[in-house]
Amino acid sequence: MFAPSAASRLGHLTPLPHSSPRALHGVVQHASRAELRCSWKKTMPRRRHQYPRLSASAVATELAETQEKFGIADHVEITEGEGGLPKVVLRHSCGSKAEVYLYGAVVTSWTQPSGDEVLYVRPDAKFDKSKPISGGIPHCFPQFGPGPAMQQHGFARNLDWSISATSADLQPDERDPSVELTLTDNDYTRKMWPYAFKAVYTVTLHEEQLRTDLRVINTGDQPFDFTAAMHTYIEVLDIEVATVRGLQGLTFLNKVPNPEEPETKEEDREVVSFPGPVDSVYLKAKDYVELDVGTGAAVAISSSGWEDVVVWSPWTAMPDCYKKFCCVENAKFGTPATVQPGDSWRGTQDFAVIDLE
Ligand SMILES: O=P(O)(O)OC[C@H]1O[C@@H](O)[C@H](O)[C@@H](O)[C@@H]1O
Repeated sequence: MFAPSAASRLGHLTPLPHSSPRALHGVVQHASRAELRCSWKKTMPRRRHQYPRLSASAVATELAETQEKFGIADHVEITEGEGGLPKVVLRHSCGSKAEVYLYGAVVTSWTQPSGDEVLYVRPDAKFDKSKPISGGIPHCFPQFGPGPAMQQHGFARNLDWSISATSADLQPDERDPSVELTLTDNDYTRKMWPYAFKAVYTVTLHEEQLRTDLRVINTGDQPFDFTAAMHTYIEVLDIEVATVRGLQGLTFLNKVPNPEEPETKEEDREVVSFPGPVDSVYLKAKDYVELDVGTGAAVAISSSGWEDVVVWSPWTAMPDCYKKFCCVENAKFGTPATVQPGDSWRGTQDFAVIDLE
């Protein structure tokens, strides 16, 4: 849990860098196609995804090779995370840090220079690939569910992504560590969603800020539609004092009474609180919302591309942890994204901790 950092100010919210690693001037590491085929990414054409089991020494060797290829001294480290899963650790010289698991391309941790954590990982989170990692910033793609043909929030959060590039800006004191992860269609994904695609996800630390940039490229010859969200779990002091600003005047779908048939409502509150379970999809939202976490600080979320905002608290349906988090999720749901062959869709987020006092 964090208190406001003197260095965190709204004024620090600057335009996102171009996501291509070529545009991130500095140390850039690229994988060849062959190298992208790392063994923890191998898939089998089954409904429930299966992974080959590697011995501990094989995992250690792979990690060492990946670190050798993509690691950048002091800024980008590829190492073993919980459950032996590979993770990328980004370190900014200002002291901020982020951790990203290749399984699901989930950012599980983002800490301020003080060491305070901003994100939240649920106590029931599993790091054994039996289910998506419950917490941090999971992907919902190609479906923000529920919906037909696939698991509730799509397959992207329970597949291994590959590292395609890492970088750190050349300015010696201001290096912005960054990792680019890639997911492409395979037999498993095409059984649920019969399209050829490439998803490219870049996570960058810019001083104390965390940036995410998702591009979905249609690599096939048929147009496709998808819905998606960045299902961000944020730690709060207590859900009963947490509030969200920036939603007033919007139409929203209230999923609490019946998720299958949400009721359409207008948001008249300037400040949305959590007096009970909340599961709302705000349509055509603005590109900025703030979550007051109850400590005198807020998490400011700026976005582009994403059109909707989901606010979710399970309340006592998760008795062990509901008080400690809520989800504020940038989403593309009300109007699905349509991508023509050769085209792409892009959504960015920029998170900062701001002082409310
Ligand atoms: O899959 P998870 O992480 O448990 O989250 C499920 C929740 O995800 C939210 O995004 C939805 O709005 C909720 O309706 C849903 O229950």
